[in-house]
Amino acid sequence: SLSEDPDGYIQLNQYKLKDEIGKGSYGIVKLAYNKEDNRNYAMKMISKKKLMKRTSLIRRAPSRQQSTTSSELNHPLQRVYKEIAILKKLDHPNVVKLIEVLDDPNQDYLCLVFELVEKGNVIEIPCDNPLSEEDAWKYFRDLVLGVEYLHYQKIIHRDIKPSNLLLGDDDHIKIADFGVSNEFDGDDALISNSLGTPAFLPPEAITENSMSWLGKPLDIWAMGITLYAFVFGYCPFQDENIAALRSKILMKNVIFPEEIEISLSLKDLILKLLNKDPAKRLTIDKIKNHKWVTK
Ligand SMILES: COc1ccc(C(=O)/C=C\Nc2cc(OC)c(C(=O)O)cc2Cl)cc1
Repeated sequence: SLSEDPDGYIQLNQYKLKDEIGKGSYGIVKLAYNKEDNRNYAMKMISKKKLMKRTSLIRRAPSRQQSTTSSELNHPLQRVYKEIAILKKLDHPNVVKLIEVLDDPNQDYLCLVFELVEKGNVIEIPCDNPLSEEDAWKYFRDLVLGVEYLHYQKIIHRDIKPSNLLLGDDDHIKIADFGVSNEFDGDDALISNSLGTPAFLPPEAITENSMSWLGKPLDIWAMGITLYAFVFGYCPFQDENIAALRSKILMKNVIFPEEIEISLSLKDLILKLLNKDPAKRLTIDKIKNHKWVTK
């Protein structure tokens, strides 16, 4: 039930809505104070109206591979309900925890209540005060455990990047935003549509040659871009022109700026995560045994 409390705060059931702490294509995230347990939560508020408008504008031609009828994922709200179903299955220290969903059919907003990860985004990219190698090591290890858990649960995240990694008071990272994630059967997902953030997409996902590509190497590549951004404060391939960006991802070698010194073992790891051939790219098991990760 929506109401206003005496000091003018919007009240949604037992939650008192405070400041906006996040914003994205999905909607906004507000700090929410739960009067029943006196704890703060993160409430992600998704506007159904905005969702309907956004998706209808970019209605995709139904791809031949899979018949995405409105009952599956074409209908915009289906995508969100899919995200909720995935979130409900997940329970890991390095993945955000969905507490409850407030979905009042008469309200425009669909609200996802998450455990609050107190410090928010681990780092803003681009930035001129990147993480130390020590901090990057701490947070990358959490990212590896989180992604290992997701892949074990047969989920490809598809949008691994620093702004989807939240830092808690316990100095640990949690992976957030399953808005474009996919579930799969068998050993890996077969992906044939380009979602996610362009600067974090691997060559196989942007070249015209392949009709479909695997999901796990896609997340591993994005982990490599994320690790590079942790220590340098910007992405290895970037260009505001999308065609130029694609060409850099496909053709350019990773270069390490001289200004910021990083260890040889870290350079080795980044280069092996950003191998342009998905078949040669590191797997989660190989990452867990890499000398920089285990040092
Ligand atoms: C300064 O202090 C701050 C403390 C917490 C935050 C914060 O939480 C921000 C976003 N949060 C989220 C976003 C999500 O998607 C986009 C999802 C999801 O859908 O999985 C879950 C969460 Cl929690 C921000 C600032």
